[in-house]
Amino acid sequence: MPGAATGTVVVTDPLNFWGGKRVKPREEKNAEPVFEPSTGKYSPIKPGSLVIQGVIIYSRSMERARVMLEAARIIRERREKIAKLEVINNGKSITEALVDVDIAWQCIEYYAGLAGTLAGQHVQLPGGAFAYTRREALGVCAGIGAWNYPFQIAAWKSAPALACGNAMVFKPSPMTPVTAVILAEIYKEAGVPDGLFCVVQGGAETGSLLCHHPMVAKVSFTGSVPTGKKVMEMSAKGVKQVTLELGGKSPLLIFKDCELENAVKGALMANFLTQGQVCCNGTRVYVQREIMPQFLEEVVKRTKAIPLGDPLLEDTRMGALISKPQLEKVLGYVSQAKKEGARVLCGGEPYVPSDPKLKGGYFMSPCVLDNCRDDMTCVKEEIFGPVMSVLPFDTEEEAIKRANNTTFGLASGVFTRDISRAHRVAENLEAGTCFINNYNISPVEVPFGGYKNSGFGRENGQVTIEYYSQLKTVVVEMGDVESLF
Ligand SMILES: NC(=O)C1=CN([C@@H]2O[C@H](COP(=O)(O)OP(=O)(O)OC[C@H]3O[C@@H](n4cnc5c(N)ncnc54)[C@H](O)[C@@H]3O)[C@@H](O)[C@H]2O)C=CC1
Ligand SMILES: C[N+](C)(C)CCCC(=O)O
Repeated sequence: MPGAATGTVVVTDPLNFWGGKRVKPREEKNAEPVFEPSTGKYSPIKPGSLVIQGVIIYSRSMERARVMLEAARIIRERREKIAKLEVINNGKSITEALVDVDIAWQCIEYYAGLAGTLAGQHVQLPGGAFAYTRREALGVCAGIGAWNYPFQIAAWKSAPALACGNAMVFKPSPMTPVTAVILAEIYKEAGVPDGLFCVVQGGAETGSLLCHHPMVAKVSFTGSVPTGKKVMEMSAKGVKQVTLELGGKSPLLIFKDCELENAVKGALMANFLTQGQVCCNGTRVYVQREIMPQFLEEVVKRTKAIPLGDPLLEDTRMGALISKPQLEKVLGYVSQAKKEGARVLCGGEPYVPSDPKLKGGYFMSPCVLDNCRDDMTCVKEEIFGPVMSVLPFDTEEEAIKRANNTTFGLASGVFTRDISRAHRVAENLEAGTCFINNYNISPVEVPFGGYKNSGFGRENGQVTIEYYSQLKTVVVEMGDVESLF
């Protein structure tokens, strides 16, 4: 589906997916407008009410693997169509949306591969007795998603959930309700039994119903820290397992011995994907003082050259922010930074594309801030927009200390040619991921998740199986019972 944003996409099919088909909400209340970020046009979406009627455990692991592989194949086949819908609903560039869709099918393919490997352990005990463990499903898992990676988040949560034999009820963000339902349709088409993957639309009220529902065994959440805390609190009432993928203010350390061009490219990758609305972004860029002038010159040159505009055009690299309030919030951070003494080297302003269709869109020019200090608001808080703060440092020890001086701990990065330094820095940074000489790549084979207030539990990688299953220990006696009574 080539072509430019039209602002005329109307969603007519119901967006809840229940029992194997799209269904209208049982109660039509609290309809919320959904805006197309690049044009500012909107259409109303109606959330649904929620009833979880039964648990289906999909017990045959090889069958699970087969249908998941088929789902991955269908996604691959329809990647352009899914990516286009994602762009219209989210505002990110088509180039990025295609990568997101590819990561989604890779994730489903990866967990399809793991489904057949789930196994317990056999343990010999004295006297011929033995025990074994069984890896069992949890039951119904709830997934609550954010708006920055709508399709990918639905895949990151549903793939390990289904691979382990669980059912999942997924609630996308009310701002991006469209593509999770496409995933549900694809799972059905691939052979996933009805009711195993459901989508329910809604906001905080629906999310809170899921966290409180007695039949929900686990909640996996992606979003902001304050909402994550609420999710944990609500889930605690039912002693539900929780995975929290929360915000960040990740540090990127650039040493004078780095390959400068790669470091600059890395800094852009760390800050400007999805218009800067990425939880693991490396928004505190610490640059060793000796190379600061060259770094700034190059980073500003490349930032100014980012093609900004219609997200559906192939050459565009940055689209629109998710909403008007988000745009205003981010611009507010830039003016606050100026008040606190930062210098705007480029961008940080609303941007109006020349195409008249896009004049109501939520665009801003990507921003580089210099003269930053660790105590500034722009350096301490998650901005969730295209704003990079650059800070000078002198020594490795100092940089690590300042990098760790945050309540967040999602990701981090280091650019250096000194391999000992690279691994030393990776060891000392308090974050769930450390990228060495790159940033924001997401191979599905490796775990992703936070330290400190950025959350706990992991997505992707083998370890995530542990977060979507439970172990049963079976102890077998071969002799007589030696009773103490
Ligand atoms: N770090 C990250 O990955 C993300 C960070 N954010 C940050 O959070 C700010 C607010 O964005 P929101 O979309 O409102 O994030 P949010 O964290 O409030 O929403 C995330 C998800 O949680 C749901 N939700 C909201 N309140 C809930 C509740 N009480 N119980 C259960 N579920 C609930 C939402 O409907 C959505 O599906 C953004 O401006 C951004 O700074 C937003 C999205 C992702
Ligand atoms: C894909 N990646 C690594 C750029 C971001 C994924 C995490 C998120 O949901 O923000």
